[in-house]
Amino acid sequence: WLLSTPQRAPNQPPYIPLTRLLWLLLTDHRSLWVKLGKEYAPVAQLKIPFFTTVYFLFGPDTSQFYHREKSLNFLKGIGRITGPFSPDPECVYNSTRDIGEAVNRMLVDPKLTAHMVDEVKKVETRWKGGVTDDLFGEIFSLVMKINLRCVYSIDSKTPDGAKILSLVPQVDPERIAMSGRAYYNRSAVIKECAEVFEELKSLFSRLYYERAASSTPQTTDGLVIMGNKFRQPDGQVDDFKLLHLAWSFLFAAQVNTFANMSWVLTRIAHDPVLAKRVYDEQVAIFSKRATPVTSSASLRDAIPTVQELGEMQFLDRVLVENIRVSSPGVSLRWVDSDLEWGPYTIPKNHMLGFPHPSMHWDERLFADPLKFDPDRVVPYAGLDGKDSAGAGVGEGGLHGNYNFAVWGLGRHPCVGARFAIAEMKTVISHLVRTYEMHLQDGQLPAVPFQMSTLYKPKSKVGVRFVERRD
Ligand code: HEM
Repeated sequence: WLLSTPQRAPNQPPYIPLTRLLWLLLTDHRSLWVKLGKEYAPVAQLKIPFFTTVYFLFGPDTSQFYHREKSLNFLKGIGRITGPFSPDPECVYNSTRDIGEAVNRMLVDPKLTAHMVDEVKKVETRWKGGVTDDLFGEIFSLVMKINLRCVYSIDSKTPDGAKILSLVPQVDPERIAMSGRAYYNRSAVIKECAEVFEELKSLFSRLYYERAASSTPQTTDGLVIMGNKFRQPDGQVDDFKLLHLAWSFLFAAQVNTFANMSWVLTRIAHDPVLAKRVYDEQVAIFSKRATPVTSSASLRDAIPTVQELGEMQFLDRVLVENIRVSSPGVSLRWVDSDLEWGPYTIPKNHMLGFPHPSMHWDERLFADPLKFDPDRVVPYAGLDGKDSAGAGVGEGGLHGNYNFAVWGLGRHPCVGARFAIAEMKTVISHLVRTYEMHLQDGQLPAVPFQMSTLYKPKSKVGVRFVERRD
């Protein structure tokens, strides 16, 4: 399996030699999944030494099956990678539905967008008339602050908020899984995580008890909503479960949102035509208000309503097209019982992966696939498996098009998509109405070699913010 193709039973899919994968990683990592898809679709297996065999299903032909199959276990798949570095290594508690419930409750809070804008304003005081030399770093901490404030009602400027902000990056599962230490010094990393989790656990529990007594059943305080789920008959909260849910939420809500928000701002700062289209849409939407908002000063101060966010349809297409181009993620699952796929049997207790680029960068669906084009039309494959003529990117419902998995599909779609869209639109809308943005070195940043679910630029991205004037 290292250098050549081993013998396999007729009902077993072909092997990808490990050397082939390594070669592509080193020489052409951006087209890795597209090339493997072309060579091995619909399914192939890869033996990863000291880990397990991973079966990869490639491209649009497998999307319906992969995303809807019951015996593909989402949590165990993710758990194999990040589990040891999570509060709950066995992943026995399925937090997904609870995250969805907590986060979608926030969307009805009429102050949600005002809180988000308030957090951006705190950050942008550092940019006025000036420059940030690390856009991605700034947006990482902005998204964390917004999520703490909007979901947990924790102000990052308080000592508790500051403590959480300093602890949480230390248990960022994506960063840990990408670091060499997680493999050659695993037990030390696990021990360090456990120490951080202890501190976080007592912090979250204390905050919960401080607030729970005076809260009402209608509360929109996410920490109280989460803690209330784990009240035991003696009135105590299971603080381990509260920690696991609070931690799962923070990372589910963080990694994709910050990276995509940063990439969209980078694109806007790079491309004046795109910037103008995004800005013109904002002007059109805000000038429809009963008291039209037209001057630069009033545009800067306007806080979008949730309805106005919904009207930002061009920005919507920009967001999803960016995810398609910039997120080379692989959806992971664990096989709970033997599976039949065409002539092949995939045995239980193995990992399955669906590399998104094998579909999102397939030239049959997306001409010139790495080109960022928010005006694209995508062939639409619905739940019935039938293709229709096509829909614009982002049209047809968040999780409706089986040729387009940017928000996940089928049994495990993204439960935070609406929240993420509200957050990205609110921040981008505010910044675009307030500033013209320019990339410091004028070039779209290069992306490094990496086996990550997200592309992060090779080096820091500097942006100049020039305040808009009438
Ligand atoms: C730009 C931002 C985001 C993107 C692109 C994104 C994308 C995705 C995708 C593609 C999946 C499916 C993964 C799979 O099939 O294996 C997913 C699942 C999930 N997302 Fe998101 N997500 C984003 C933001 C968020 C936010 C803000 C939250 C929480 C508030 C969240 C919570 C989740 C959860 C809990 C799941 C797992 C669903 C399950 O277990 O069935 N996501 N996301």
